Amino acid sequence: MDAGFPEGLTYVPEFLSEAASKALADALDADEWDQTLKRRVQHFGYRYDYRARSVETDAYLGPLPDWLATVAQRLVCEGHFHHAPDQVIANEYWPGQGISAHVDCVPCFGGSIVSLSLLSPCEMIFRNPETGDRRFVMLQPGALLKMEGPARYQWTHEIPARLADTVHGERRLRGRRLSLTFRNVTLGENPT
Ligand SMILES: O=C(O)CCC(=O)C(=O)O
Ligand SMILES: [Fe+2]
Repeated sequence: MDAGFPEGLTYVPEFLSEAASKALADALDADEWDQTLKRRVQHFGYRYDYRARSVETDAYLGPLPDWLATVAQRLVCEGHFHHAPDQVIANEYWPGQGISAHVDCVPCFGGSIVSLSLLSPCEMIFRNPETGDRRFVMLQPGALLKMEGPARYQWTHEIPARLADTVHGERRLRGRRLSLTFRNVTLGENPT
């Protein structure tokens, strides 16, 4: 793992080919986006309640569609999860949109969280609230980011709401980015 990443953070560039990324983006765009948040989202498997910060048993939406179940299975085969993830949130970020600093709901989800990036790069910032440390990770299209251990439980993560990111002193305008975040709903147990 790259030195300088928070402990428990894994970054796998080019986890998805361009063709696979495009197929996933097309599948998402063929579905209906939920417009109730600042950024558009889609929930699969279980609905996550942002206000209550919980997943209720009656939030079950049904099994993941085949095109996500295939990815979920691959994540198990490649050792990122012990049990196939059963919940996926798709997020859409237009330039200027982000997600504020948070730790993914601890009682709702297991210890491994995987985010796949599609279409356009952006920077994610990790902060350790105890030490004040910050770490910057450029999320490239097709990349996999796994958070577990301290990266999942101790560090917060966020995407600054910006029009551009500065990479090695160079300003890069953002484009539309989609992400797919895979999790296991725990509902009392603790699978990863
Ligand atoms: O867009 C991403 O890669 C991360 C999204 C995220 O942090 C979340 O849905 O909790
Ligand atoms: Fe998150």
